Amino acid sequence: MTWLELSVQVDNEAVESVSELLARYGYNGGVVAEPAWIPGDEGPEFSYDPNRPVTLRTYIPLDAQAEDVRQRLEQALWHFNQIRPLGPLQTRQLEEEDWANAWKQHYSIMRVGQRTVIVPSWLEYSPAPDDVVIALDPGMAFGTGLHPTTQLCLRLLETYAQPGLRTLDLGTGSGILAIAAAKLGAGPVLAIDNDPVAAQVAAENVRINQIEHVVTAGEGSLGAGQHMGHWLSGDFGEDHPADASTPPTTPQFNLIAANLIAKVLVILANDLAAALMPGGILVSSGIIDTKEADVVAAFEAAGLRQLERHVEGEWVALVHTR
Ligand SMILES: C[S@@+](CC[C@H](N)C(=O)[O-])C[C@H]1O[C@@H](n2cnc3c(N)ncnc32)[C@H](O)[C@@H]1O
Repeated sequence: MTWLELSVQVDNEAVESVSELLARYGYNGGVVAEPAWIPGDEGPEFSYDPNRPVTLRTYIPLDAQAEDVRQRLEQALWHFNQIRPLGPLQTRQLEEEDWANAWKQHYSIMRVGQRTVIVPSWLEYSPAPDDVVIALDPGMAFGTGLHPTTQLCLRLLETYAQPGLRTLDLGTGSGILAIAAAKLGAGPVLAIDNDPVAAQVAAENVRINQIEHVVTAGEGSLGAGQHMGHWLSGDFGEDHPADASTPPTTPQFNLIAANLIAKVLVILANDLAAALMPGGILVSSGIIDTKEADVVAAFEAAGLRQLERHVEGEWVALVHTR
């Protein structure tokens, strides 16, 4: 397969909003932010120059729709450019193998929250005593750690992932949240995704982190989620009569992380509540602020009680209990 890389240079204040714009068009919502790195004395842990522009990249399959997608993105950037100046949209063709490596060139060690450090699996890092290190090769799955929703969840897991908690990471992507939960002491952890590519990437990252004895990664979903197609396909399984072929969900998890999209969280509200043990914690994100009220209402109707709410840009993360 051949891929088209779409990249644009932006100033630091525009990184978040333009990343989200690119994520709407790019494969699996993946966006790579490449700051103006300055190699420091600290090996691969570069510092960067905040006064120089950041390059944002996303990737789309070079198929019959590619030109249409490129034009729509160019138009969206044109509108943005009226408010805040941006560089021109640049394109580059990449073969499959180059694409996998393109991620790697622009991905560096990143600290999130108080203790979590995401380390690209091909880089060396000497952890501080309290660090929770997640070695990661996101490949083609969502979950590089760069997205605000992933970061919101990682910060919440630092509070809620306690030793001995039976944990579910629903929509695991690269496996990042499951691995964080396990490294913070939770376990056993079930990491599932209905995208077979993500499930494979997650399993590989679990292996890289040598926590196969704690985390089981695989293809799958929960309740009504089992009838859904790929999350970007628009197939939310709504044609399936409720629970016709879905076994009832039993309460089995003390902690659930669900960084999905709002619509999927609404459809899965009852299943998430049913899977949670009384007193258990549900950390949910992927909620765009305009859809937050729908998720809050669905969770309340499912008998969940809200404990916390966090916002980054236009993204919301919620904590509920049962
Ligand atoms: C926003 S990404 C989150 C990835 C990762 N957990 C993170 O926090 O970065 C959402 C993931 O949920 C998966 N997903 C979407 N709908 C799903 C469903 N019904 N069942 C299982 N996984 C689903 C997608 O394939 C995707 O990998």
